[in-house]
This record gives sequence, C-alpha cells and structure tokens, in this order.
Amino acid sequence: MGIQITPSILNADFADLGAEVARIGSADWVHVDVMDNHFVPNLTFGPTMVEALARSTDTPLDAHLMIEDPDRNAVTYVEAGCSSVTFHVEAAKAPVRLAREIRKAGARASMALKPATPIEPYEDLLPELDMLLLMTVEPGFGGQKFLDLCLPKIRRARQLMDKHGVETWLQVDGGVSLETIERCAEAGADVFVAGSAVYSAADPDAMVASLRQAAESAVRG
Ligand SMILES: O=C(CO)[C@H](O)[C@H](O)COP(=O)(O)O
Ligand SMILES: [Fe+2]
Repeated sequence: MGIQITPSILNADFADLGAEVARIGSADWVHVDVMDNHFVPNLTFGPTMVEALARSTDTPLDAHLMIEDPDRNAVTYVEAGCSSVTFHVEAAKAPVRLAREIRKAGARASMALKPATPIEPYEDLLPELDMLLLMTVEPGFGGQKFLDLCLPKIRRARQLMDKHGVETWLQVDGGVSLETIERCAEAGADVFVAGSAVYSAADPDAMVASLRQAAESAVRG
C-alpha cells in the first residue's frame, strides 16, 4: 500500500468541518478523533456528526475511538460511514471479538495502544487487525509534542508484523510533523496521522504532500 497520510480534523475549524475536509483533497483518509470525556479528558463528537461528515466527502473516514466502551459502540461508527474503526486495547473488554465485529460490519478493524502499553502481549492478535495504531502522545489533545520514547515500539511492532507475515498497516498518531515523520517512517510506520501540522499550515494540502514526500524519502533511505 505504501505511505498514507491521514490528517486529523481535531485542530480544524469545527464550525465548518465540511469545508475543512475539502481543503485536504490529496489525503488518503480523514482521521476523526472521537473522545468521550471518560477514556480521555476531552470531548469531541459522536456518530451523528461523523455520519454528516461521511456524507460530505468522498475521502474515507478513519475513526479513532477514544471512548470507554468500544465493545458496545464501535460498530455504530461503521454504520455511520467510517471505512476504518480503531478502538483502544486499554478500553476493550474483548478485543478479538470486537475486531471481528468491525470487519463483519464492513470496515477495516484497527487497535490502538497508548504510549505506555507494550505491544508484546498482543502479538498474536495481529492477524485479526487491518491496522495497529501506536500513539506517539498521550491521547486526548492535538498539538502535543511527539514522544521519542515510542520509537522502539514502532520498530518492535514492525518486526512482529514481519514475523507473523501480516499485511497489517502501522499507523502513528500524535505530534507527527515534518520534523518527526522521517523518524517514524524509518522505524517502520506506514500510515501517518497529522493534525496540527496540517491545519496550522497556510496550505494544508501542500503540507499533506510535503509529509508524504518526507516519509517516502525516509523509507527509500
Ligand atoms: O488522537 C489524537 C489525540 O489524542 C489526534 O489524532 C492527534 O493528537 C493529532 O493531532 P496532532 O498531530 O496535533 O498531535
Ligand atoms: Fe487520533
């Protein structure tokens, strides 16, 4: 699949989200951060808004659920029109069942790990997942500084994916910018969320292109 750029709308203008998404026409996905003020100390939006956003764009939606009860609520986001749904392993009660339900409902199933959550206990789940999301900040807010301490886990996840021979995508989320994307790509990530880097740029779509170019040249070495 190669390098994919998935801008987060967390730092976009919430009063004009349709227009904000139209500004990133070359994005592979639109990353929507769903926060419930319980799993994380911030509140964003729910399925009704996600459904409206899905209707407003042809770019597929990549939902990142930072919610306390994904087992009960994740499939709602598939029904709302998301093509990929990510739940947090720290919140899921039955991650294998949940990943299977998301796939069965017709979306790509993805699981997220916070910075302090190790990958090794979940190695055997990789074949159940279309994507693994490694957080590179503590979830909850956009605009935080990238945590370099997450780089060894990105490398380790890539090794485990190679070992299991899976096609699982490896997404990084948090503090990804022109300054940090090369380190992530060199470590083995192939899907890059960028929120503030894209929406604080004068030309968000040009920033998507620059991020893509930086990641591709890092991979080429
Ligand atoms: O999941 C998230 C926060 O929990 C966001 O996707 C992420 O923080 C994107 O914003 P930025 O690129 O500004 O860090
Ligand atoms: Fe996110």
